Amino acid sequence: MSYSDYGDNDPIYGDDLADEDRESRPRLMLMGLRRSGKSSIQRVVFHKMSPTETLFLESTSKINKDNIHSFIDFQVWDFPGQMDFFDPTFDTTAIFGEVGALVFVIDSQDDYMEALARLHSTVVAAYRVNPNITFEVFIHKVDGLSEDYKIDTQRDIQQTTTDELADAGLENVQLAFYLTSIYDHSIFEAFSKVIQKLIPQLPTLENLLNILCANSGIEKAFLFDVISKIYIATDSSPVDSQSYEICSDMIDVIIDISSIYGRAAIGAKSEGYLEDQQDGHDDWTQQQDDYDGSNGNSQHPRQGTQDSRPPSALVSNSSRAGSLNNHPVRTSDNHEAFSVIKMGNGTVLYLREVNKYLALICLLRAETFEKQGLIDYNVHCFKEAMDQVFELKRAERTRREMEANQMLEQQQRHNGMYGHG
Ligand SMILES: Nc1nc2c(ncn2[C@@H]2O[C@H](COP(=O)(O)OP(=O)(O)OP(=O)(O)O)[C@@H](O)[C@H]2O)c(=O)[nH]1
Repeated sequence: MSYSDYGDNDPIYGDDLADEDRESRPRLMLMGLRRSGKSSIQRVVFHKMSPTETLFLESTSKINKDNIHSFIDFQVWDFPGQMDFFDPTFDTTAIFGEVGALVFVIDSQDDYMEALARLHSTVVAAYRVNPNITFEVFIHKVDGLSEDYKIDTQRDIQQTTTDELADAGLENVQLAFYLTSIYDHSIFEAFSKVIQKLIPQLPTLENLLNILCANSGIEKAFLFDVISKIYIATDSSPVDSQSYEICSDMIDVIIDISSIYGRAAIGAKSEGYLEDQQDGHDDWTQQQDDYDGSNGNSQHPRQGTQDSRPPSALVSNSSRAGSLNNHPVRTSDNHEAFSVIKMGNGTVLYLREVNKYLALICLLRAETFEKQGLIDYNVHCFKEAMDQVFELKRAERTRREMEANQMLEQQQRHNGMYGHG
């Protein structure tokens, strides 16, 4: 996944929208009151900013447009909190007309009554223009709340919002609610679910993952966007947060190992975690959490560096990594990422690169992994099927572009004839 610079210079409204922004790529909007955490979410998820660094973010004064280039290209628009939809210069048709998902962020640590009123007016305005928008409500900053209070807050927000929308005659509007925080995996998990709704090939991908799991004895499989750690699809067995977290942590382990052995070892040592890993800790996930910043103390050496190297570049180095606590990390002949981590509790984590952006990560029992040949073969078939899915998409796009060009040429010829007449 690579990211464009922010579109700070883009004009904000209506007819001035840049041509590029009018493209049919899905658009995802981040809205909410000031200081609710919109820019922090965008920076942490898509730019690898450390959560603690967001403390120094300045207030957004105009729409930030962020082009995300990945397995699907989409745009994230970060709105200033003070934006007023009732301002006559706010062109709701242009803004909401092409939106795929609207993410509304509510600061759960603050009094949220004003935020709920704003959510209501936003949904009403957006739904009127575009009934196909999916509304996603992030009940954010829940790291500061106790477990009980989290549940109560969610119930209260959900109830009030749906009641008010029903009173306004909009009982059919679909809203999804998520408890999120930038200090743990919850924001990545929530974003995964939001992005999945924008992927037209999702049912096909899920189906392929189901077939893979059923035929290989895999307990859970995730298809991850490696850089953002968003999972774009999983098989249809229920997702438990722990499985997601452990797979997401595996990406960090592999990238870190690659980084260490790709750089001078002295550099890695000075960051103090090469030695930790070699001490033979069994509970490696805990270590990952620690320097992932999940507990609020982000020490992750990669975070904040806006590291957007393609995963394939990382992985060819990992063959030099040898083993991590006797877990092999190796690459195949064609330099695709491949890693297996066996954990003390009899679970095996299996990672394989699918393409430039995506990696497949599976959780399975050690007994099942004895048939590794079968699993490798099935994963190979899965990758081929994936290629076909995305190849079809590419072919469709090329066909549409050709048709558009032909129409343009015809129109020009037509205009030319009138000109001569
Ligand atoms: N505790 C906690 N603080 C958060 C979280 N997310 C963001 N923050 C903090 O909230 C403050 C405001 O964040 P911003 O991202 O600037 O908020 P914004 O919604 O973009 O604000 P505007 O640009 O004014 O609209 C920052 O100090 C962040 O560090 C979170 O999950 N938990």
